[in-house]
Amino acid sequence: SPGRLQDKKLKITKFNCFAGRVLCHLDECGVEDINEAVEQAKTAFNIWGKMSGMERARTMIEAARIIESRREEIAQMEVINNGKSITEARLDVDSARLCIEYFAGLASTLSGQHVQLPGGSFAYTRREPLGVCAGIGAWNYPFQIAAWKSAPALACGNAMIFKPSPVTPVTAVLLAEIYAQAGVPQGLFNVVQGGQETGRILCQHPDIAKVSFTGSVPTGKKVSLYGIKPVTLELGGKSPVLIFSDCDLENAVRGALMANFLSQGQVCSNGTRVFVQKDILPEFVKEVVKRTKSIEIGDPLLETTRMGALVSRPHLDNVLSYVNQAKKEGADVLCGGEVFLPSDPKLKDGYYMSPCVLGNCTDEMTCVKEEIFGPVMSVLSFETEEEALHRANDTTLGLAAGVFTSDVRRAHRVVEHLKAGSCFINNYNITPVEVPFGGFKMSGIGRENGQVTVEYYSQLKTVFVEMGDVDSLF
Ligand SMILES: NC(=O)c1ccc[n+]([C@@H]2O[C@H](COP(=O)([O-])OP(=O)(O)OC[C@H]3O[C@@H](n4cnc5c(N)ncnc54)[C@H](O)[C@@H]3O)[C@@H](O)[C@H]2O)c1
Ligand SMILES: O=CCc1c[nH]c2ccc(O)cc12
Repeated sequence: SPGRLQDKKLKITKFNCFAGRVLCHLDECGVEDINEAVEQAKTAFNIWGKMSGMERARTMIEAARIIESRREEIAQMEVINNGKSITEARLDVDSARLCIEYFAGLASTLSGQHVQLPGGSFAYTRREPLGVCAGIGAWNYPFQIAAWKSAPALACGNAMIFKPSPVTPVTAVLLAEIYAQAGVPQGLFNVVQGGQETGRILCQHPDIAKVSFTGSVPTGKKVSLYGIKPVTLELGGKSPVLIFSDCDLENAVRGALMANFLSQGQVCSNGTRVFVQKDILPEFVKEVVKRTKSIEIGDPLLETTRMGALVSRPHLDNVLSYVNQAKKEGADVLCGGEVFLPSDPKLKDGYYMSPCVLGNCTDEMTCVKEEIFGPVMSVLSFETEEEALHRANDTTLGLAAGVFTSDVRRAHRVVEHLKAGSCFINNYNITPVEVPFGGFKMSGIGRENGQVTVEYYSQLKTVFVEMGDVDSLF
């Protein structure tokens, strides 16, 4: 209500990433707003959770249809929200829609098991929803993350309160609008705005049954300590790509670019440690640098643009400081790594930088150890498979990894030894919604997408049915 909004002290200022101007102001949600959202979600859950999977699927398919019909509008909004190119934003909207369609398809398959016991007695299991779930999003895939979390949650019969990153607060609201238009009960999917305090209040609310979090490792650690409730954690990475001399070099170069420069390099699964076998290193570097230099940077709303703006000024400054640090530690800046000024004067205050390839990197360098989350590829050289595997796994993170080779036996052998949740052979950074995505080690707990996600958004109830008499010991 307007009265309550006036009482708010904390405000979020949202900037347009590609022009650097203030886009809007938002009030941070506090305890009262979250209590209200939880109450609404509980009421909605009482209706939605009792519906059959087929009934839920019908509404979700309608939401997917609306997304498709509003694809361009959502994509354009995402460009303004996040700074990524319109081409990529459209793919994000498609991924969100596909995810909702996929989990709508699974909704009617949720089932339990029947177990025969002695004397005609039996037990059965019921897969039940958890209740009201919290979704907390990062800023790199704002609309897509909201869909990747809400689709399995809703398919399993839950309600969800979603908090987008305050850096990209806009498009999750469109998703809420779309679910409402599709006919979900009021408050089944609600959005609360705010930063870490709002996130904490939401996660710690006693009526929040589960938290699904996407973000950094430090925040993920805090979220895991909020209470005894199930958590899904989709955290950061520092993923390796192993390029063997027997690979198709053209594909390996394409893969390395996909592994580093999607979404201005702000992708959790990015393969930022590119290990190249020594004998093909000069050829690989030459080609990768040539292609990187030709990436079209600038107005993300133009069809020809391949790299838009980073998400914020502080983040851009942080990424640039990593490049400077790399130089100090002895890496060669083979291209990019500088502020980029688009020719259009309207864009002069946007957060652009030229994509960067760092050569002559070693395992001890900061750029090789820490997640930069920007368009910075570190190239390292290796000699043997054993050595490459050892160095690739020498990290506390384990989100993704890639291998480029034409030797099928090597490919599977290497993948077997890579300690990462998502491994790619001769490709990188594809995320079909039918397959699970998530990390090993400190990169996370649980999975998003694929059938297994049903287990993270439901609970199993076992029911024992006695057909005889109680066999009492007393
Ligand atoms: N594994 C994945 O699927 C995946 C996907 C995207 C991004 N990421 C990771 O996310 C990071 C970048 O995103 P970011 O900068 O938005 O991360 P972040 O951890 O700073 O913030 C993520 C979300 O958590 C909220 N938050 C902050 N403090 C909180 C608290 N104490 N309690 C509850 N919520 C809190 C933020 O407001 C935001 O919505 C990178 O490390 C990246 O690798 C991972
Ligand atoms: O960061 C979010 C999940 C993700 C990881 N890698 C990719 C690649 C392409 C996407 O659309 C999303 C993601």
